Amino acid sequence: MQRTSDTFSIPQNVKIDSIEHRDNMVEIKWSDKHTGLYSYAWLHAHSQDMSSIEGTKSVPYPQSAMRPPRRKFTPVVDPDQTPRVKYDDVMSDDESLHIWLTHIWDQGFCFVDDVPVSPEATQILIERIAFIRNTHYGGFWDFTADLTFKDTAYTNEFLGAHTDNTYFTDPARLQLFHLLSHTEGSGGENLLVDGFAAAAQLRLEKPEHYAQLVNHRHPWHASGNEDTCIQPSAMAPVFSMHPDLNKMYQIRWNNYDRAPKTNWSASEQTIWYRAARHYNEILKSREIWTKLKPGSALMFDNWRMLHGRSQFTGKRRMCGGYVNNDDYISRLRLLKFGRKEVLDNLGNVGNNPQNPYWFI
Ligand SMILES: C[N+](C)(C)CCCC[C@H](N)C(=O)O
Ligand SMILES: O=C(O)CCC(=O)C(=O)O
Repeated sequence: MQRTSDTFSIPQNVKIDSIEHRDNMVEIKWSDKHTGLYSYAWLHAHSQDMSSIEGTKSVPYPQSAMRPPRRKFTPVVDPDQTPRVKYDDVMSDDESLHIWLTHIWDQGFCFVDDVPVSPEATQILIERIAFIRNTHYGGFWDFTADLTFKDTAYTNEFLGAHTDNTYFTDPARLQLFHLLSHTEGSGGENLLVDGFAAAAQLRLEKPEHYAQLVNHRHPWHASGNEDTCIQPSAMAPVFSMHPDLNKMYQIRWNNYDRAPKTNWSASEQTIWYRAARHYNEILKSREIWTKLKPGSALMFDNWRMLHGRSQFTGKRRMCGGYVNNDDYISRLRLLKFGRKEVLDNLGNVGNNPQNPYWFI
């Protein structure tokens, strides 16, 4: 039930070549030579009195789209400059834990080296931060390409840059991967890309495209397994702006799990997809690829960093887990400011790094 075609491989100016009515559905041959089958029921559910494609409704720019990004960050662009900490340090003292979390907050990710190559050691590493987020995939996961769940992650296929959990009202904030083994095959490299840095580039290149990805909210879903159809409580945009701090704080970007939106006109769709295609090109240009190794775990911010994987062959075993935003940020703020400072600033919405609340 996930979208498997790459939306952005379809040309922006794609047109209908032919329409053929069949039993309960319509077969459309498109100008880029792909064919679509659309049931009458689906078309009806997604139809509306489309305004003409000519003319475009102006989409109000959010003020923040016009300002330079508030939060200075230095995206890591060279795989050799990746932030790293040591397992024994993180496991033994809070200052090292604080350093690990600060790297993740500042740069979006951080490796942990010298991790014993076992699920058990990996699980307690994640639990140094907080309890593991349970989902319909379970809590701590130890997975291979065996379609335990009907999701592309449980295959050996290529996975384009995406954030996880776009279908949850509250997507997990942290995600850890630890490759336990990969034998009798090749491929399976991982990609990371700094979605905030890519968004800042989009805003500088074309603020109106940035505004599109802030203003339009989409339905997302996870429906692969028969007993599951998970959607967030409200549609959500690609770029979420913080209501108090007026800065981007969360990205939802997952072409597999974005569901078809119905409450917009044809012209709005055309403009949004042009913006999304622009962002997609920037993301591709900023991808960092690396082959994970047993013993080095990767923890990253799933609200900022997109991740993906190249196709692979052979037997590949990966373990890891999610951590909730609120539990991660609680740990980070308490380590950084101490309990008294945090409690003294619970309602402080001051936009400065001296304010614990600013660390979101
Ligand atoms: C649990 N584990 C990480 C192995 C896979 C989860 C699947 C993630 C899903 N495709 C999403 O994008 O949220
Ligand atoms: O298998 C991997 O390396 C990554 C899988 C993935 O992207 C995911 O689980 O969201």
